Amino acid sequence: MAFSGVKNDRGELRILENLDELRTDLADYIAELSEAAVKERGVFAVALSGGSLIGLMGKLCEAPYNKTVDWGKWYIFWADERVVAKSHSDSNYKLAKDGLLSKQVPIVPSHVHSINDSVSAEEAADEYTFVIRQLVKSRMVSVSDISDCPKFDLILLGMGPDGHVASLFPNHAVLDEKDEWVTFITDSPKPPPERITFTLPVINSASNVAIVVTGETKAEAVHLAIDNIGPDSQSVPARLVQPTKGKLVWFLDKPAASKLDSLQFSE
Ligand SMILES: O=C(O)[C@H](O)[C@@H](O)[C@H](O)[C@H](O)COP(=O)(O)O
Repeated sequence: MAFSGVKNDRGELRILENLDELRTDLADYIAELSEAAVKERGVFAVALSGGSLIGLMGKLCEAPYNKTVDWGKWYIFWADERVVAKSHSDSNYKLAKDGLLSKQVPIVPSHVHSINDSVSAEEAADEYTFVIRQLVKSRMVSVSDISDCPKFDLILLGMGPDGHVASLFPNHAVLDEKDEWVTFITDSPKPPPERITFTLPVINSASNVAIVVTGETKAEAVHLAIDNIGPDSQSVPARLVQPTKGKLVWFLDKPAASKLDSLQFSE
């Protein structure tokens, strides 16, 4: 590992030497959180995103994790989803199904909670909220003790070069949504335009949030999201990820971390 365990008010930084190390560290981290949640609550409620994240989680389907992880106790959600058919190449559900869920891991199909792809974005967000509400009632998803928000055991996020996470884009009204758990947008700057997304209150109520970022094109956004650089950084959605009581961990490769102040000093 190039540099690790640095903790500031922006969370823990894990900067990995290369993608292979990042994949292993990410798989270890997820496996440990799954074990801890299953021990404590009997289940593991985890929310995924789209993009490169799913490929970077690939080691979970390999030995030893494919056998050691208690897959039957996983409840799977999406922190954001594109409102397209589940068979569409843009679907985050399809991405996770092809890259993860359909591999040799015994996930229970009824524990996989994807959106209704046959209704409008607004209806899909409302229905998804309802599904999560039922699972909060039965405590398959925990509840925050300081708000009425669901408390996911883990929310996994990627980040775009503009600093967006989930489908929370810079300067978008969606960043101000305080009342809904899941909301929708119809004007995403990254195609496709129609999406549903967890809101910041839900992301910040999670027990654990991981932001996984690789590649030099994201280095400036990583710098703005993590370093203390004043007002310029306030428009970066990833900077608004600040779990109230939970733990935030950044998984970065060296190119993504290359503009961080702390890395400049260490080399
Ligand atoms: O559905 C989506 O578009 C994603 O959930 C989105 O938030 C993604 O995680 C980032 O855009 C990073 O994507 P990359 O890792 O592919 O750059």
